[in-house]
Amino acid sequence: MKTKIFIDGSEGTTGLRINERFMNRDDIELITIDPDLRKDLAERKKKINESDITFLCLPDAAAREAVQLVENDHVRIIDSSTAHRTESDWAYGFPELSVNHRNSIKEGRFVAVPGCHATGFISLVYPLTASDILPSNYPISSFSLTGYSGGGKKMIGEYEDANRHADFSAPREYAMSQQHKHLKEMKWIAGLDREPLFSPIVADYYSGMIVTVPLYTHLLNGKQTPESVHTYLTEYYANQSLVHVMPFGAESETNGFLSGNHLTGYDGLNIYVTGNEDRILLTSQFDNLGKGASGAAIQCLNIMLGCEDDKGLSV
Ligand SMILES: NC(=O)C1=CN([C@@H]2O[C@H](COP(=O)(O)OP(=O)(O)OC[C@H]3O[C@@H](n4cnc5c(N)ncnc54)[C@H](OP(=O)(O)O)[C@@H]3O)[C@@H](O)[C@H]2O)C=CC1
Ligand SMILES: CC(=O)N[C@@H](CCC(=O)OP(=O)(O)O)C(=O)O
Repeated sequence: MKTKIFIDGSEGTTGLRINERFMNRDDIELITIDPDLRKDLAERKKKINESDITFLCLPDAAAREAVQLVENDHVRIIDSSTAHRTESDWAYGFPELSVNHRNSIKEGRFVAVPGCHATGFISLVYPLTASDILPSNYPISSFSLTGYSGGGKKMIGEYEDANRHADFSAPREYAMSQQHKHLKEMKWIAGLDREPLFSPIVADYYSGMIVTVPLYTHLLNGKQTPESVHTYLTEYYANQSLVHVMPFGAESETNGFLSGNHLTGYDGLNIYVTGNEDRILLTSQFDNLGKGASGAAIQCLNIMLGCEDDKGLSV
């Protein structure tokens, strides 16, 4: 029997990409909504309750509202918004972090998809705090470079406006007040004592991102080098189809440059470990619309349905 899927917010950036990823699947029956009624509360309620699984690809407030519309006990929710990521009765949709994360997605009724910057940060930090290589009180910082589709339809419109301001042609730093919406999940999921100093930068390309966490080796537990951390992360993520630790020194293949758009269109995430005996840089490279949003949402669906993680995904 096919799984009935409804995408609430199917006309948005994340919703459209989830739709695309279902094109060649015969185990899914998509429930559609009349475009004129896609914001009509009664119609959305009807569609959500007809579904086995509903994806929420909505702004936070609309995602919270949608959860209140669920009446049938069999309906399961995968929410791509920030609304429920740090709620204890929601599974955090990052299965590679631990067996517990994977099981809570598999059995979960309510699953929150990680934020894009948070995905990059947590992929690097969680394994290190889990093993105590990184003390929970480390004064951690991170910077992140993202394509403009991370800002959804509104930001895409601003970047693609023929009359845009010249500022849009250069990378732009933002969230400098240290109140970015992903800070809470970064701290909570990664098991840190405090929120990171976080500096995101949005640039003039459609999608893809790199998130970097710099570390001083003398503040880590044990004698750590880029090689030892690389070996540890490689073993941590061994056999994962969507998270890959790149061979040590792999950045030399692109002359020491890592490009923000390298994994555009893909749903996997690559990790690089670089640096020297004093300072290590951990970098994750992925697509904000892939492992950073729709790819991760579909991976969660696959796990909930008992399929391979990467079914229908581009890796
Ligand atoms: N883009 C990205 O890289 C990522 C996005 N996310 C999160 O995913 C969610 C969706 O983001 P994204 O796809 O980028 O956003 P978009 O702005 O591209 O799309 C949101 C969609 O929701 C629709 N919508 C708004 N309010 C309602 C409502 N009350 N009822 C039904 N539909 C509504 C919008 O309608 P309309 O078309 O009329 O505007 C739009 O089609 C957000 O919470 C976002 O933060 C998560 C990770 C990454
Ligand atoms: C370029 C840009 O603006 N990006 C967004 C992140 C997109 C995202 O991941 O949003 P969710 O929290 O809903 O998952 C931002 O930094 O706020």
